[in-house]
Amino acid sequence: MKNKLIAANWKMNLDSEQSEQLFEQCAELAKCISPTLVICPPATYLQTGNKRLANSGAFLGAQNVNQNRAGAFTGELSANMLKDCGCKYVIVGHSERRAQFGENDELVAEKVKILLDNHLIPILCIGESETQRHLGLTDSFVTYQIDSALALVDESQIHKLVIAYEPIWAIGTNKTASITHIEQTMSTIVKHLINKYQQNVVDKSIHVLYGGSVSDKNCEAILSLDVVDGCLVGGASLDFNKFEKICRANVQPLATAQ
Ligand SMILES: O=C(CO)COP(=O)(O)O
Repeated sequence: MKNKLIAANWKMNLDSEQSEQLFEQCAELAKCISPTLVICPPATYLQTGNKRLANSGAFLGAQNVNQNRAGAFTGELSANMLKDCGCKYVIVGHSERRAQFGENDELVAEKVKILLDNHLIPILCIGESETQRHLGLTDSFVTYQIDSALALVDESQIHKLVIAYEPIWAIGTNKTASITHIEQTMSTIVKHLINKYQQNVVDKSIHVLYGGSVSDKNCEAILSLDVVDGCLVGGASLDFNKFEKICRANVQPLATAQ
């Protein structure tokens, strides 16, 4: 098993006082737990996060990046700016951005490329809709999303990559995917990555996370799966008590489903 990675996606929540307090709590937590923590606040709190998380072992992540290096892109942030703020990770291709901001596969691929070019670690989000799941298209869709998002980068650039499998129907709904669904889909993802990049690259450089209504109640079962290298947590990451329980989950290997 790899060391687990727990990433918090605060989305567009909290004010400066609340975020400062949560950064401080996460910094203390990071000092005494084994999973790697990545905190992705709104962009306006990145600089505070950089100060508060310093020397704690927790990493800072952004929720988005522009695919261009620099220029006349009002309202946007470049990979270089995020690096300047102390970011190490950046979420890309989140289903909320794909659905609400028109981010298509080509754009996601450009964003992955600019991140890797700048030695930032993409947290690439993939996942099927409820309709796709009902039609039995989950596996083909998530593998297609991986291939298209990684189309512009070559293997030598994959020093570190995070893939977050977030079924769209499980995000913010309290409808967590079943353990069987998570295990089957994530096994497909891992096998696909091994075919694409070889086992040792996947073992060494790629974390595959689950996201979608992860809570203090379901985290142990999810994190106990061998194919799950960690979680991307939305709502529950805003409540420190819940987030702490997720980060301290008692992870016991589960019997593998056939
Ligand atoms: O979208 C998510 C994380 O990126 C998941 O959000 P929830 O944990 O609130 O379902």
